[in-house]
Amino acid sequence: MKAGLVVVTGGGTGGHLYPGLAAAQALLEAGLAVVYVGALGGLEERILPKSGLPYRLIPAGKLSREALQPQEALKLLRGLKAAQQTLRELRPKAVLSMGGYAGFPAAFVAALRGIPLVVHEQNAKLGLANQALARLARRLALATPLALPPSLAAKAQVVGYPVREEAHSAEEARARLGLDPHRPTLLVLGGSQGSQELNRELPERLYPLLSHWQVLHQCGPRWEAEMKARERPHYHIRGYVEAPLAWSAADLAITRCGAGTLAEAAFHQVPVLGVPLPRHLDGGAQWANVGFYAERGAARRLSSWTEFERELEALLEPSTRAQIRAKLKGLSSAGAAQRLAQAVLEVV
Ligand SMILES: CC(=O)N[C@H]1[C@@H](OP(=O)(O)OP(=O)(O)OC[C@H]2O[C@@H](n3ccc(=O)[nH]c3=O)[C@H](O)[C@@H]2O)O[C@H](CO)[C@@H](O)[C@@H]1O
Repeated sequence: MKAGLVVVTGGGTGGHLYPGLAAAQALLEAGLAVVYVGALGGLEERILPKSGLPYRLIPAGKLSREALQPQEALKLLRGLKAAQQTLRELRPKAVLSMGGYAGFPAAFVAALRGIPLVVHEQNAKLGLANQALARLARRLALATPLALPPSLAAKAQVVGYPVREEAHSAEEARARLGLDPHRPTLLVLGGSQGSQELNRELPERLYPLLSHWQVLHQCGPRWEAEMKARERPHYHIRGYVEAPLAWSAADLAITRCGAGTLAEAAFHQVPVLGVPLPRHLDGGAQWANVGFYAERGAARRLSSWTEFERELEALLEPSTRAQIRAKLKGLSSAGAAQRLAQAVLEVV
């Protein structure tokens, strides 16, 4: 007999979905039953059917700092209605929201119905949905320490970012990815959707490295066909990669600065040159994320492409990478999923 049912919600992009799946797994291991509630049209639509977890997909509107678009507002209303039906039917003991627009409807309805709500914030800055939900939540679980007003600080706890804790030897990972098992490997990771900026800037800048290195460049599924034309011997383009394999294969990475990407770099101890999204695009979350690591000597942040060659040269130096790896070791959030599951158990 299971100790009770917990709804885990959140998704839209990988940065919210994958830590949600890791948390769901830890809750199952702690003896709870889990149903995952994701958004129609989010990455979860593709990933949840393969996860083995019971799940529901409901509409979810994208929240915005500016005026809410009419079609998003409509989706938000439909999502709240669907969340109400789902929670009435499932009667969970608690709801764990991993944030993002996809998690908002079920989390908000849970709070209204008096179902204990735990909210996890992945970024080094409280997101828009979580700013509203944190006030209603019993617990606020954080990936990194945040400066918070006293009312929120009282229920906050740093648990870390639940990464997929799966590592392989570099040779095995490279072979499974179709790479040369023995070449040093530079990973380019654009995040869930790929990064147009990294796609535009990097191949030509990195070709000169190919005499010794190989590059695995994840460009985003939407750009795969056009980016394939820029492949060269030892420059491999992929729309989407198996992240645990890609990180295991890598000696160095150039990435967007989603919370998930940087937490994975810390887990796998891969030095990163971070190229954050411009501040206005995600409210500055990516600047804050890479700032957390860069201030501790555990990553480098690129502020302008004019600095790229100098930054890359520094990171190609094995001694620089060794220093960064030593700092990353202390920042790995291994065990975060279990700590988050424990926080949920405490409110059940
Ligand atoms: C545009 C935007 O709003 N981005 C946000 C989004 O980023 P986004 O979801 O893109 O980025 P993250 O780095 O947090 O997570 C991406 C996840 O998808 C995985 N992955 C990605 C590509 C791939 O080919 N294979 C793969 O498995 C990564 O390994 C990682 O686990 O959520 C993050 C976490 O809240 C935020 O920090 C970002 O600011």
